[in-house]
Amino acid sequence: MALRIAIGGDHAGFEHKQFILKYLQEKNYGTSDFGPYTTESMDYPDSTHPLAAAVENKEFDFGILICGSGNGVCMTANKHQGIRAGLVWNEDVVKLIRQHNDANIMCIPARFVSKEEALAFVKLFLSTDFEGGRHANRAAKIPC
Ligand SMILES: O=C(CO)[C@H](O)[C@H](O)[C@H](O)COP(=O)(O)O
Repeated sequence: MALRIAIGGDHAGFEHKQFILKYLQEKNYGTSDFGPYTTESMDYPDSTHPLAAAVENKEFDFGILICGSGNGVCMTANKHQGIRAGLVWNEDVVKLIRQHNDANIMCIPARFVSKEEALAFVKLFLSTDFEGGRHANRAAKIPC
């Protein structure tokens, strides 16, 4: 069964989101777009909380969030107990948030990476497995 991917962010990430969403749809992933749907200025928690709740409830396998620096959406998503959201800026970090942190949401800084770089991050994120072992104990201790 195809992975189910939730995608969202804010106005700063809109163009990147559309670019990534087109790829995911072409590859027949199960996708849901949590917005925004235009470049009009909006508040990232308004899309991020519903997306994070849906990932937490297992309606989706993974989430992708995109704002200007990646930090606003990341801080918001990580308020949800079942979410491990990681901010990424290069491919090594993308691999590590899956291998070591079992991240279920990746946060992309649209104002600091190109659309092409962001898409490469998405491909890597979706194809990298959690290593488990010592990292499983650590990940289990994150919720407070
Ligand atoms: O929340 C953020 C910073 O941590 C995001 O990068 C936002 O996209 C950014 O703050 C939006 O800024 P704008 O000046 O309102 O476009």
